This record gives sequence, C-alpha cells and structure tokens, in this order.
Amino acid sequence: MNHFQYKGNELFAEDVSLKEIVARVGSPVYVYSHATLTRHFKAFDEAFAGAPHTICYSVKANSTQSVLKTFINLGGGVDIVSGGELYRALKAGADPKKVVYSGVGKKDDEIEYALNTGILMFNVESEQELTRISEIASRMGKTAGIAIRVNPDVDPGTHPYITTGLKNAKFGITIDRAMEEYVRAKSLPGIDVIGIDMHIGSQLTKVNPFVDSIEKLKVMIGKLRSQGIDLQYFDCGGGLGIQYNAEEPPLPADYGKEIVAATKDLGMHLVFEPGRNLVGNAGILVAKTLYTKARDEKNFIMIDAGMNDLARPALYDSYHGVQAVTRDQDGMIVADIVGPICESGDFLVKGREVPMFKQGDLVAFLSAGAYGFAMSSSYNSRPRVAEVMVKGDKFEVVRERETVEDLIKGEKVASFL
Ligand SMILES: Cc1ncc(COP(=O)(O)O)c(C=O)c1O
Ligand SMILES: N[C@@H](CCCC[NH3+])C(=O)O
Repeated sequence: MNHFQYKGNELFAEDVSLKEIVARVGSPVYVYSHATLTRHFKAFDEAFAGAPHTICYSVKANSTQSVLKTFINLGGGVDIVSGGELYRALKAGADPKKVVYSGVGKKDDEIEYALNTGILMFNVESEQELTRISEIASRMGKTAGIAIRVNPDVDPGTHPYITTGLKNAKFGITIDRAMEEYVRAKSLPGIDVIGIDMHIGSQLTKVNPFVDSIEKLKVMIGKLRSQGIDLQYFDCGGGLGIQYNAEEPPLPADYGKEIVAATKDLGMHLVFEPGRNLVGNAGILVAKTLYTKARDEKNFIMIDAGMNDLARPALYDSYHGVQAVTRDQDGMIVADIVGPICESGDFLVKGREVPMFKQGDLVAFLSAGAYGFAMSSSYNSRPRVAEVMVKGDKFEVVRERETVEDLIKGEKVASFL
C-alpha cells in the first residue's frame, strides 16, 4: 500500500494532508511515512526468515534520528561509513554488536572510536587499512572483528557513479589479492577474522549480479576453510533498487529467495546493508512554486527547493515523480522544474510533462527518502529544510527548518556560520 495518496484533490502522507504540514512547518520540507518505513523493514527481514541474519541499515541513505530509531526499534543494526554515522547511530540506540563499518578512508580517530564502542566488524577495504586497524587495536589492547570487503569484479548494471563492484572501482580488495590478505590478517595482532563482505553497487534492478558475486565469494570461502580460516559472517552489502519511474526491481522476497538459496550450504550468519530499499519510497520532498516563466519553446517552474536540497537529479540525472499537492492546475505543461541555485545544473525535473503549476502551488517530489536530505547542503548559503515524520493522523517535526528569519533575529547563528 502506498502511504502517499490523494484523498479527493489533496495529497496525503498516511492520514495527514501535506498542505497542512506546509502550513505548519513551511516549505521546503521532507516528509516521511513511519508506516512505509516499518513495512519496508519487515518485508526485507521476512525475505530472510529462513536464514540467520542481521539487517544493518545503511545510515548514509537517511541518517535522521527518527528514521534510525524506527529501524533500530525493529531490531535492525547499522552499516556506517564514518565516525559521524557511528555517533548518530549510537544516539539513536544502536546495539554496537550490530554495527558494521565500511568505507575506503577510515581515519585513526574513527577506528579508535569504533574499537572503543565495540562494534561487530570493520569491513576492510585495503591492505594498508588492515595493517592500521591491527596497529591501533594492539596499542589499545582491543581486538577488532574484521571482514574483508572483496571486490568481485561483477557489473551491477547501474549508474557508473554508484557502481562499486568492478575491479577498477576504488572499493574493496580484489578477489585475487583477498586470499593472501586473509592469511595475513589471521597472523596479525589485534585482529579477529570473522567475516567476508561485498557491496557491488546501488540501485540494482536484477538479482543476478548479487548471486554471481556470492558465487565468486563462495569459492574463496571454501579455499579459506581448507586453510583453517573459518568465517562466521557473510555480509552481502546493500544495493537492492526501488521503482522511481519504469524500473522493475525484484521484490525483497524474490531477492531473499535467491540469496538464501545461494548461501544456505555455507551455514553462515548473513548481514545485509540496505539503504535505498528501506527509505527511498518512504519519503517525499514538498516545495513551493515561486515563479513561472515561458521562453520560446521552453517553460520554467521556479521552486523554493534546489539541487542543494535534493542533489540526485543534478548528480545522476535521476528521475523523481512529480505530483501536485492540490490538484487544481489547468492541465499539463512540458517544463523544467528548477531551483534558486546559481547553476544551470540546478534542476529537479528536465523537459517533462508536469501539472501546470502556478505561483504558490505546492509540488511533491516522490521517492526522495533515500539520499535526499542526507545529501543536502547549504550551498548558496541556503538554510537547510525541515523534516517531518508522519504516523497515522499525527506528525512530528523531526528536524526544524533553518530560516533566514532566525538569523536576522540572532538565533541559531553559530550553527549556520
Ligand atoms: C558499503 C555500502 N553498503 C550499503 C550501501 C547502501 O546501498 P543502497 O542504498 O543501494 O542499499 C552502500 C551504498 O551504495 C555502500 O556503499
Ligand atoms: N547517492 C546515490 C547512492 C549512493 C550509494 C552509496 N554507496 C544516489 O542517490 O543514488
């Protein structure tokens, strides 16, 4: 069930009118549905009911406290890529024993923080990082659980910027080097070799690349076992795609069935790092039409959200569905929907048929829950937008909107400058 639906001519999030949210909170605003977040988490979890597993939500997709708390309360762990994400996850109540730490550029202080926290494992992405973690853990008298992120050299068939599992990508240790690194890891002080990890890309719309990568890693796991290195955790990463437009990604249940079948003989504990799949279609961005202008063949709709608020179209030319919050436009028009940023790449929609928005009309951008607010910035010194969590017929402002009015009054200035 879609929780962003029209009731009459008004668009609602669950049982709350978006018009009412904007009237109270202002625009632009990200709006999340608690029921959708919950449903997505449960669907993913149920897909692996047949296997021991932990869902470590990938914090980078949406690191808002209330989103993190929703998944943590459902039993989820987290996948982090920085000390900042670890801090946020712990603040939201994450169990350190369900934290996995990925990323090619872990810094000393971040490694120390994770060791002091007692996280489950570091997903090691280079030979030097392995040495560094060993040195730091030994100095601290701690033991670091590690998995090697193996780069399987499989094409995930997605946008090049979010392809991570091809061997020319910066991620992980190539499959031909990983064997020796496991053997070396086993001999290093302060290191407990407990797992193997992969993450081949984001917004995948087919299961095959996941299964092909798993098959490659299985060969390695077999060889490691024959050398007395027995791994407990198989971290399959994230990457399962969602429908933005016409994509037809597999349902979590279908993805689960194939992965469980591919891994069941291993007897390992599975870890998953889904981000987008859990939050993408659980959030929308609502903005207001400021002006419109027509020029020869081209129509522009200027809104109060820009590439700093939702960077995906500018970065990846990505598609976000558009809906009128109140359906009272006089038909449709082919237009660019653009923001106030001083760059021509500042568009949310390019040359698409959209409702004929007029000044003051509210525009909803769909599928904005993942990599939306999380990738926003204050470029052009634009204050950051609000975030709202809807639960049934209630909503909570989970992040206050920064406003120029506050700055003028002398409030919240320090965090802005
Ligand atoms: C290591 C790692 N894990 C998990 C994710 C989450 O990916 P997605 O949002 O596509 O599920 C990413 C981002 O692609 C990642 O880099
Ligand atoms: N930021 C990307 C996804 C990045 C995946 C992170 N590993 C997007 O919006 O599609």
